Amino acid sequence: MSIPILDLQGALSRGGPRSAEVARQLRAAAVGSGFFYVRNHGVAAQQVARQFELARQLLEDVPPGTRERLDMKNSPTLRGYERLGAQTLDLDAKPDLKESFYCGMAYPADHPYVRAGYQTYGGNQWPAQVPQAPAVCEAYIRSLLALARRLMQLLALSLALPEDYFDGTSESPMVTLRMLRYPAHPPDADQHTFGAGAHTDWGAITILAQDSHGGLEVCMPDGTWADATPIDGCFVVNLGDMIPRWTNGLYHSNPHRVRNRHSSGRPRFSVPFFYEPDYMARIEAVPGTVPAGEQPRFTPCTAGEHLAEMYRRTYGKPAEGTPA
Ligand SMILES: O=C(O)CCC(=O)C(=O)O
Ligand SMILES: [Fe+2]
Repeated sequence: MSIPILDLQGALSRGGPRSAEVARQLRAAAVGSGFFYVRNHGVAAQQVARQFELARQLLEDVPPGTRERLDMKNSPTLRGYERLGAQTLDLDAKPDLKESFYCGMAYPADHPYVRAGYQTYGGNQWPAQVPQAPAVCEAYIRSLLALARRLMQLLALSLALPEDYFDGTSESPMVTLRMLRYPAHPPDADQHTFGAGAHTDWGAITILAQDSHGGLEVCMPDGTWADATPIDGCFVVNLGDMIPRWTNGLYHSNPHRVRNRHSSGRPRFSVPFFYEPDYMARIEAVPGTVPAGEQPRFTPCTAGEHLAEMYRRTYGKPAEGTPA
């Protein structure tokens, strides 16, 4: 059992000649582990390399004291620096051996969702030492958002829905870009120690760029853990928990975890891009996914409600502006 590679050549634009074929491959991956690689995804290698260089600057060159002043805990949108051990993704394991820098789309202050104080809508925190950071991240987010929206169209096709079925849920999306640094895994680590403990992602689609060291492990449908080995020029894509909600459990958001064990003592960097739909998008079983005579498996909710609940579980922090 392995993680399939989807070649997006000819399927990147609406109505592209290979769209139906890729949608079939996407469906096979989605009913399996919910993980697949994409190649020929339209994002330039140079742009990905620039993002890794920025991750290194933010997490290695910026002095620790400056990083700590930008702690995400001080940000109403939970953006900024996350120190080593701040998150425990698997509550049965030890705190994660990773540090990261979070940012998101910079919506203008007069955007109705910013004014309402909805979770994730608002500004970023940046260190003055890296003046190019906002523009580099903004450009990367723009490229990855286009890819995520296209993947949502292919996902719609894979469910025998019109290609534009989900387009209306993406007007003001919740987008989080995370730059991660994992120190080398301690040689004497016990089985409760991880760079990132086993977890599922919360949103709709995660598009991950990883460096060449490897270390990401995916829980396959038979319960075994498979290495998501880095493949040059490919992103790893995985479905988050909103997709099972949208498909009545037909498509899967499988657990994954990270251990930086193969880097000869060097840190591992990765850059996941989390795409979530509009805060007000309704997440409920799409047509054709609830068998006749059965009730939907999940209670319908908005994307904002779903995400706020997930933040609360991992950081214990009530989400700002979340409707009660
Ligand atoms: O670093 C990785 O390869 C995966 C990170 C991840 O799973 C996450 O941030 O949700
Ligand atoms: Fe993840």
